[in-house]
Amino acid sequence: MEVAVRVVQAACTLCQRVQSSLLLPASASASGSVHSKIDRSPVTVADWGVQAIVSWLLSDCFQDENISIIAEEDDETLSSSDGAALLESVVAAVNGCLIEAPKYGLRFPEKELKAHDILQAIRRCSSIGGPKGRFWVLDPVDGTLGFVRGDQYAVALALIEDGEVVLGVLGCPNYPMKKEWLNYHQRYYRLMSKVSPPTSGSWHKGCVMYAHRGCGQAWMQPLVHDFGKLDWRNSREVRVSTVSDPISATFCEPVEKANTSHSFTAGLAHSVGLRKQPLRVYSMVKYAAIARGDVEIFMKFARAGYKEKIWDHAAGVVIIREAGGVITDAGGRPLDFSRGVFLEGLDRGIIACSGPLLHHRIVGAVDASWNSSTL
Ligand SMILES: Nc1ncnc2c1ncn2[C@@H]1O[C@H](COP(=O)(O)OS(=O)(=O)O)[C@@H](OP(=O)(O)O)[C@H]1O
Ligand SMILES: [Mg+2]
Ligand SMILES: [Mg+2]
Ligand SMILES: [Mg+2]
Repeated sequence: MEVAVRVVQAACTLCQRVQSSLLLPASASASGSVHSKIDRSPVTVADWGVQAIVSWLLSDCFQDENISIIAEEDDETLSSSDGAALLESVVAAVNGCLIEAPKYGLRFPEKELKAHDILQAIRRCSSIGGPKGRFWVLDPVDGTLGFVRGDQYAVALALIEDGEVVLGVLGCPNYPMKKEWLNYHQRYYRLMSKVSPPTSGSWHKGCVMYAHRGCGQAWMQPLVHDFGKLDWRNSREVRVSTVSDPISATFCEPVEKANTSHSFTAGLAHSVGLRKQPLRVYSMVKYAAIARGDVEIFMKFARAGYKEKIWDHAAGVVIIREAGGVITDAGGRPLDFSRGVFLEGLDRGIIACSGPLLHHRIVGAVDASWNSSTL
């Protein structure tokens, strides 16, 4: 757990730097560019950079070159003949970040990593998962769309043992320690206003949340800022909301209507008596928001045929559970992390709630309205 938190803290620094360079007007540098994958989803230097840095640091910390990791990205584009400039940007981003490893309590490499070390670290994340053994699961940048838009995203690292998620760490660089500062952040980034931060230090911007299965506790610490150092005394416990009346509850969901049915969730919300506007947030920050008690419900109903991947959920699931929440598929069954890269057998959608009462109502409402929906 300790290693995973340190590694995610370091990876978040890399993301913050790449995101700043992306947001510079007319950024022409390769590190500030957005690329498109075969499924037309975006990928950036940060996605590859984080995958390389996490893979390198984990094998360094555990002195194991064959450590098992499943992660989202591959090295195909970077290894291709026209990927050289991009690869150079990834190498620079990773080395620029590894130099600061000691401030997270980690060791930096004896020599700067070369292109070939980076490719190897990315390629190493090709475990296939399954029901037995131990493997790490990484989404280097979850919510890449939010990331390139200067909005919310998460670095998500989990450990799976015999098909169960045993630990999860969620780095949320733009999710402030206090909910009230969220508006401030969005104003600051969306409008690039020149107002100064609400407080000094790192507490106004970014946090890392983490939990270990069976502890019944989940934790949050501020992101280590430019001149800071990781200090465990800054960690504090988080807990789900105590609200169980739908009238006072808020639900959150994906931003993109391609990723969920907003009309179906609006119908569900109406039928269970939710009155508040949904909070639409990119990435697993939605899971962080439930665990921390900022919202009470998360719902996602992807289009038929879309198979959810384990790295989009593993870290968030264990954090929500240990913080006191309930998360299942729409049939009320736990998500199954034991069947490879995909959450095979997922029934219709995902429902996470701060407690069993709300969860029971939403699951019931899905059953009542499913057949008349167009999903
Ligand atoms: N078609 C479709 N349907 C459902 N889900 C999809 C789909 N395509 C992609 N994805 C995955 O969604 C991840 C982002 O999910 P979110 O729930 O955070 O959505 S959103 O960004 O707020 O719209 C996103 O994760 P990242 O690729 O890490 O950003 C994808 O893995
Ligand atoms: Mg993702
Ligand atoms: Mg991703
Ligand atoms: Mg992606």
